[in-house]
This record gives sequence, C-alpha cells and structure tokens, in this order.
Amino acid sequence: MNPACVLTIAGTDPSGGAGIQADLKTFQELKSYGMSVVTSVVAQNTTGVKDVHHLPDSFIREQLFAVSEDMPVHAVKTGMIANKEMMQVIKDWVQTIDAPYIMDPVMIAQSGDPLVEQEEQIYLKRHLVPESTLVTPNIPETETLLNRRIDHEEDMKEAAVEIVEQLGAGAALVKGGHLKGKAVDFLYDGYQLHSFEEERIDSANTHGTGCTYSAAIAAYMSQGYPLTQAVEKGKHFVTAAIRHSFDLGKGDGPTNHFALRREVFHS
Ligand SMILES: Nc1ncnc2c1ncn2[C@@H]1O[C@H](COP(=O)(O)OP(=O)(O)O)[C@@H](O)[C@H]1O
Ligand SMILES: Cc1ncc(COP(=O)(O)O)c(N)n1
Repeated sequence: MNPACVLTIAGTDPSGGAGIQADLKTFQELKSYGMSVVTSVVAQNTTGVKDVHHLPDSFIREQLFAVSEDMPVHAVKTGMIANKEMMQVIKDWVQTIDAPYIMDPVMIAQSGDPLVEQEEQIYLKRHLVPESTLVTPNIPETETLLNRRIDHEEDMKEAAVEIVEQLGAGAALVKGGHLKGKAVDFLYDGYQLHSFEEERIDSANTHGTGCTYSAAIAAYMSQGYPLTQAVEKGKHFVTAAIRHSFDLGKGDGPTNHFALRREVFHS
C-alpha cells in the first residue's frame, strides 16, 4: 500500500533541528512519505542565523510543480517564506492543490534573528493566512498578526477566534510556549475553542519546536486524521520531543524526533 504523502515548503537548517530538516525527520517518524521544496538556504545552528541565501521565486515555482505534476500531495505545510514574490508563487500553487494546508507563520528564529522582514509579514497575513486550513502562530507571531500584545490565556483564546474570523484562516492554533506556567495552546476551528495542555518542561532545548509541531500536524492530516485529533497527536509528539531533547550545540539544543520510540540511543 502506498503511504500518505506530505510536503514541506520551508527554509533549511544545516544543524538539523529546525526548518526543512526538522519537518522531514518528523514526517519520517510519523510514517508519512516526506517531500520538500526549499525556499531559502540558511546558514544557522543552535546559536543563531549566520547568513541566508534566498532562492529565486521562479525556481520555487519549478520545484513546486516538479512535485505536484508527479506525486500525490495529501497535506502541505509552509515554514519560512522570506519575501512577497515567494509568497505569491506559493499562494498561486496552493490554490491548485486539493489538500489541507498548514501554515506556520515563521517570522523570527528561536535565537531572535529575523527570518522574514516586517513589510513581508503584512503580505503573509493578507495573502497566505486566508489560504490556510490551519495557521499555527506562537505568541510573538500572534502579536504581529493582530498588532497587539498577548499577555495571558484569555488573550490567546480571543486571538485564535480573531485570526479565523477577521484574517480568514480556516482554523488557528495559538501556541503558548512563550508564556509562563503550563504549556497551553488554543485551537479555534471556526466552531469552537479547544485547549491542549501539557506540563512545562524545564529545558532550553526548544530549537525547532514550532517546525516539528506543525510538521506533525501536517503528517497526521496527510493520513486523514481530522484537524482536532491531528493537533492533539501533534502536541503529544512535540512534548515528547522536548522532554527527551538533545543537549547538542552551544545554544538552544534541538528536540528529539525519536522520542516516541521506546529504544535507547547511545552516543
Ligand atoms: N518548555 C516547554 N515545555 C513543554 N512544552 C513546550 C515548551 N516550550 C514550548 N512548548 C510547546 O511546544 C510547542 C511549540 O510552541 P512555541 O514555543 O510557542 O512555538 P515556536 O517554536 O513556534 O516558538 C507548543 O505546543 C508549546 O506549548
Ligand atoms: C529555516 C528555519 N525555519 C524556521 C525556524 C524557526 O524555528 P523555531 O521552531 O525554533 O522557531 C528556523 N530557525 N529556521
């Protein structure tokens, strides 16, 4: 039997913890067939972003059609999309695809380095958010999307509803990793609010958590899980990946994509 096929459109992380690399590892772990279209090649590691090389938008289009003219796409996710030209190409292509579209509105790396310039963030909000089945902003991204501060859980809930009703996303998952207390995320699916809560793990190894989470949701949706169940299972995956994360690198270490396995890994 053929596997479910899931595509990531994102930037790279040669140190393997975030971006395309995190997405493909997640797809593999969750047993979907992973495919990838590179938007930007990023020289980064756990300590931060050193340099970025953007691919021409015409070449992103070529990659997208090389995938979709040949392969089934059962779900798609986007991560880092650095400029308007790329956003337009991706928007046009997404409209040709009949599959759930999970959009992680990546703006700033965990290290604080910007991955998408401010002017382009507005374009992302106007043009890509309305195409999404689900958008997955963290707190700073939610603040940028809605132009106001998000300080506590009530703000997160209101924001999730607003991102759907005012910005036109199919659904919104506002992630609470940047707040204190429990690690709570709120999903508004257009009908009701759902909360997903886990204990906060005392770990600085959170490089790539957002990428891993949205990739897991996309993988589960490629397999036909409904949205709420895909988010629930994705949350379980990312929590395990943080709980068993690796102390690798000199900065915030990467999460552990093997975490749901029961095996022991030796160094
Ligand atoms: N220390 C932590 N312990 C447990 N869960 C966490 C922790 N930090 C983040 N999370 C969870 O990881 C996921 C990614 O969240 P977040 O850090 O907000 O996104 P991003 O990586 O995009 O900044 C969310 O489900 C969030 O609740
Ligand atoms: C290419 C790329 N995309 C996204 C992120 C954000 O990662 P995080 O999940 O840690 O916020 C990143 N550092 N690099």
